[in-house]
Amino acid sequence: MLETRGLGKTFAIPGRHVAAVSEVDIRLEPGSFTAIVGRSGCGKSTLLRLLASLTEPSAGSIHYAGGQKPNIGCVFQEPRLMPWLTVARNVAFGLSGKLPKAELDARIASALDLVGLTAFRDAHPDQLSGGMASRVALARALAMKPELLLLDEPFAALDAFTRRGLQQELSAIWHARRPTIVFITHDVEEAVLLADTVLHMDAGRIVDSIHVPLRHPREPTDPALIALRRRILAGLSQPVSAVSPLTNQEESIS
Ligand SMILES: Nc1ncnc2c1ncn2[C@@H]1O[C@H](COP(=O)(O)OP(=O)(O)OP(=O)(O)O)[C@@H](O)[C@H]1O
Repeated sequence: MLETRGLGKTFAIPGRHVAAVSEVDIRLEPGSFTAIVGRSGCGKSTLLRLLASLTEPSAGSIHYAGGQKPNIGCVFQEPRLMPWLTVARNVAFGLSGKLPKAELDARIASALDLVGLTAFRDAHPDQLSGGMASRVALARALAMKPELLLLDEPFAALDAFTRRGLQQELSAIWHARRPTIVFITHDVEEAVLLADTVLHMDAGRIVDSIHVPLRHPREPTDPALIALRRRILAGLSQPVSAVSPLTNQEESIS
């Protein structure tokens, strides 16, 4: 699906440069599910924004299979819905005017069906729970028919019960449509429940890649999953560099 070579992003802030992402070489196979975990500020969101072409790299490049950029759908931590639009029109946002009406209506219906919100197509965002709003954001991304689905902590603000339901839905959608998924999370359990590869990021770099050889559907209580989660957590708590991640990323401008 895509490969990054020496990908980097540096921000200039008064007095110094911050290397948010450095020398990232990753390869995403078509239909793969990759989670990215790492401490706050290690560069996860910046890497996702680079993959989404929402920001320009300062170094390196992204290469797409066949030389063509895939359709990309993004979901962020906050649903970012338009309060004045209905659920259906929020899902259509970004596609209106680009597709014939019949095709657009079919995309909306299919995306709402996938996230179980068909009955709420005419509701407004203020009539939805937090979990339902997150589902609408997911449906909006799915309506793009994304070949690459990028999710930045999409369930972080939800209670554990709602979160588990959405994890199961995302997993079902992945099995049904097989988009290539990159999923950022702070939650290692969530990473091993969903992904087939977990990338550990530290100080802007990918420092480990862990394969998750467990069959789906996965259960949080599976001893093999718990053991893998422990192993990843142990790796996360070990200092990868002698200095703190943020200090490591800051370079004085001379
Ligand atoms: N627009 C920006 N301007 C300047 N610095 C930035 C900008 N965006 C990110 N950074 C810096 O880049 C580094 C990585 O930030 P990023 O948001 O990618 O981390 P993160 O791992 O996603 O963090 P979190 O888990 O807390 O969301 C941080 O030091 C941050 O302050």
